[in-house]
Amino acid sequence: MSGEQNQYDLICIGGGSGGIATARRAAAHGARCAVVESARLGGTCVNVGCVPKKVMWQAAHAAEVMERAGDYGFSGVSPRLDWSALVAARDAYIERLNGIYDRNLGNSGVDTIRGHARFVDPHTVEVNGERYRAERFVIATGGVPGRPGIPGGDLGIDSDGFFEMADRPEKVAVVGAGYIAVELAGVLHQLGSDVQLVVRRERPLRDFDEAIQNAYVDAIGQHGPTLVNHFTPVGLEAAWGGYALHAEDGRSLEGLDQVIWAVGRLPNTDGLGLEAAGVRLSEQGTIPVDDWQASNQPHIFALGDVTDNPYPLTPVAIAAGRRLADRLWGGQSDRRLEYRDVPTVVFTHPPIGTVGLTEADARARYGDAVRVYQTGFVPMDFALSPAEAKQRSTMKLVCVGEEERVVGIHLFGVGSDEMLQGFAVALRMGATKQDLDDTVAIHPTSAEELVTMT
Ligand SMILES: Cc1cc2nc3c(=O)[nH]c(=O)nc-3n(C[C@H](O)[C@H](O)[C@H](O)COP(=O)(O)OP(=O)(O)OC[C@H]3O[C@@H](n4cnc5c(N)ncnc54)[C@H](O)[C@@H]3O)c2cc1C
Repeated sequence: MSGEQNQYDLICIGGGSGGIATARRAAAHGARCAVVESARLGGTCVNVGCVPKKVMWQAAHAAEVMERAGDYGFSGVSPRLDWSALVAARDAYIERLNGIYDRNLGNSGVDTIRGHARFVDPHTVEVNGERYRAERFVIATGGVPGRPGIPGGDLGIDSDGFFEMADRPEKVAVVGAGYIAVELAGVLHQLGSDVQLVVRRERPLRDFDEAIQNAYVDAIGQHGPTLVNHFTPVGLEAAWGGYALHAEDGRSLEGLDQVIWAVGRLPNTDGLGLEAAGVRLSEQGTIPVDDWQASNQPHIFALGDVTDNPYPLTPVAIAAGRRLADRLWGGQSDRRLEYRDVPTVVFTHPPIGTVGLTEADARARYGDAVRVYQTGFVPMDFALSPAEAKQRSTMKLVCVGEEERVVGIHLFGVGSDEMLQGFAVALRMGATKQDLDDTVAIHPTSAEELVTMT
């Protein structure tokens, strides 16, 4: 039976990045809200995504910096990684975050309902046999890792499994060409594993600007992990001495301790009862939404990774949710997220930062009106390193029109991760190349290259 207390203005299904942000903002505007979560609060980002990944990247980065200590005159720096200590500290940190998310929801006056939500009609969900009604719903159920449907596919693990690994694999194949694949491959390589990054085509990161693809491929060519390209997996088997991954063309990678699939993510709508709610799905299984995050049912909204959002990233889910709440309960009738010029970082070694159009996209849109500036250099981090250890940075500006408005910024190199945010503000505000040139440089940094390019 559902009583008064089970009646809400808004129920968010999914207590991850998007659901929590939406509910808390709506509650701040006075709405009576609940979040339903079937697993751990914080969703993918906090539990099996951005946060544990960044912790692992920090560990890998620390290893990288210690490698260079000798260049600065230090001796006796020969660290040994205690993988289980790292994993235990990381997991304890995440547990603390789970608690903080729980308290924040409570402090915001949002009810947390634990369990799997399933629509029973367009205004009612059932969780653990109890029914809850709401005037509006937000579906923010995120995504799950996909796997290739090949014989033996289940013998490998996915990114969720990566965070459960009790030991560091000695020899590992990471299969995939997207940002998650290159990040996991980079972390394991830097922490001492023998890593093969397996891609079906020529190279990974094919959605990124060509300059970034080239810089990344050159960098791993020099420092690892090993790129195995034109390799289409057709089977994985457990053989004596480790797993063997077989390709369509007859090649095999053998003696692997682990195979990690990072071959894309699937929208998570399992058991959500969308038919009962009358919510339509796309052929890809995502929930199509309009510019205002509404599904085909005007009172049921969706956001984040479960939609066909071109930027499946935490801050995008959060921004969409907060704007939606501002519009529906905060009286800001035009407020919505525009899905463009979203800055993003790939935590490789060194990292990639990118915002706006690639050169190819800009040329397709603006033709000859595009002008490109590009530079390559060795950052001062490697000033004292021997030639073979030096890592190069690459930076590219894509500009358009007589006024040379900056429409794309693409970075590869130490510090790109922290450098990009401010430049993304400038790009969004319509900065021109002249604006960058007129900004006095900060010396000596890598960032100064962005305001001194000719
Ligand atoms: C390995 C990895 C690394 C990543 N790194 C980054 C990064 O560095 N930066 C970045 O911005 N993004 C990163 N992402 C992406 C980011 O995690 C997602 O874009 C973000 O979490 C999406 O938020 P969401 O609200 O759509 O869904 P989620 O955060 O996935 O939350 C969905 C929640 O819904 C719950 N749920 C699902 N179905 C139901 C149901 N029926 N009832 C109740 N609860 C349900 C799930 O348990 C989950 O907790 C990474 C992702 C991965 C996998």
